[in-house]
Amino acid sequence: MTSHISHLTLSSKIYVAGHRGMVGSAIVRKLLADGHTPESLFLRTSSELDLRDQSAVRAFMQTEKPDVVIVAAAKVGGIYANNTYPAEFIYDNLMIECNLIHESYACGVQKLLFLGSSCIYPRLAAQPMREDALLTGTLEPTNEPYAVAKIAGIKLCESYNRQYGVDYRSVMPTNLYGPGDNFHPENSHVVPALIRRFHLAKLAEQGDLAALHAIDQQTPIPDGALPDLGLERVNGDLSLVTSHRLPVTVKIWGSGNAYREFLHVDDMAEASLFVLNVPADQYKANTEPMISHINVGSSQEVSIAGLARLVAEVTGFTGRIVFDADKPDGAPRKLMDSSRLADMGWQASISLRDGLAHAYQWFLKSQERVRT
Ligand SMILES: NC(=O)C1=CN([C@@H]2O[C@H](COP(=O)(O)OP(=O)(O)OC[C@H]3O[C@@H](n4cnc5c(N)ncnc54)[C@H](OP(=O)(O)O)[C@@H]3O)[C@@H](O)[C@H]2O)C=CC1
Ligand SMILES: C[C@H]1O[C@H](OP(=O)(O)OP(=O)(O)OC[C@H]2O[C@@H](n3cnc4c(=O)[nH]c(N)nc43)[C@H](O)[C@@H]2O)[C@@H](O)[C@@H](O)C1=O
Repeated sequence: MTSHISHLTLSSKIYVAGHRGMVGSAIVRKLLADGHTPESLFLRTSSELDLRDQSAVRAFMQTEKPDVVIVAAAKVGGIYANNTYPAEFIYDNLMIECNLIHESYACGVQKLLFLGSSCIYPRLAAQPMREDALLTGTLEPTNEPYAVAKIAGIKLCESYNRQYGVDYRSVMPTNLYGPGDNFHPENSHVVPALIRRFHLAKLAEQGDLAALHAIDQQTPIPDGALPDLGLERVNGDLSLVTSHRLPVTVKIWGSGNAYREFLHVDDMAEASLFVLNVPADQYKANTEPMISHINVGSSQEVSIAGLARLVAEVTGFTGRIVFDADKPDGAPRKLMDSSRLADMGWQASISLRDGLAHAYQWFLKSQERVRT
């Protein structure tokens, strides 16, 4: 067994599962910035190590024997992806969590951090949602399978803590965004979806067909979105519809009246390492039996309509915004009560406006990387 450590040290061997994802890559950046060396970090892509494969995970863990495991690998997506691929969302996530948490215990890992999600709480939980709202009501149907898998992850941590005396903690992030996000037009979360959609609309306003073509080559613009942009596809190539009358329109899913709380991923990475480093007696204080999960939010809540106006400002889009009520809103509101974490001494520092501007700059740079 590895000796018990109460916090990360620069000699800790840390396995960050999901290091190429938005959160995992932010955690790696933060670890390196804090002085951890690349040699102390154990990283595998999903093609090198499929975390759904128990024997492969066992072999990896028994060989590398990390001191600390951070579970930032998961099947992740927005409301449409969750609703369309429920089997992958429950199966992949259950397998990844079971394999990583059990094999961590089996090879003597004492400290582990599991990333859950705010969707573990009931659809109509009292707002802001406290940690003890878990399992007090019915889940939001659009992401129930994913939420059930994430609840299982929390319960795995609690069970191994209770039976084997390990220190496995779970952080429940609110909706995240930032560098490394997934900008897919359908499968992404709302912030990256709107950044891409508003950027395309601005290019359409400017008639910048070359830039639109470059983005379309990378990830095709759905044909259904072309008329709002004043575009059409002729023999596979984009062209401007000359008879199209301005303004260009951006369509937002749902009523616009759902509320979400957003946190920049760099804040999330900082909070994750903070939670790992909180002394065990402080972490357990005031929770009997011990609640292993802790909320991580920004307390910056905005309606989806308000978010759309902010993204329009950040991207410089001046056209029309409309709402597609045929698309689901999902949970009406999901504001975290992050006071447990605040009492321990951490709070978010990146404002939504600054964070969105940063994410947009990252998106623009990632487009340049594709084009050059
Ligand atoms: N994004 C958000 O808004 C929120 C995210 N979270 C949670 O944060 C965590 C990280 O999310 P995020 O960074 O956004 O997700 P990403 O989709 O950006 O990254 C997920 C990572 O998981 C890895 N992965 C997926 N399946 C497997 C597999 N079968 N085997 C090995 N690796 C796998 C991928 O590896 P590879 O790149 O090598 O394929 C990828 O790097 C997740 O637990 C998520 O539930 C919680 C709340 C909100
Ligand atoms: C993090 C969290 O992410 C998912 O839940 P969600 O909070 O509903 O996340 P979302 O970002 O996809 O949507 C937020 C809101 O925004 C609206 N919306 C408008 N226009 C677009 C749009 O273009 N794309 C998306 N995705 N949403 C849009 C959308 O209708 C909804 O009202 C979970 O499935 C689960 O995975 C989870 O834990």
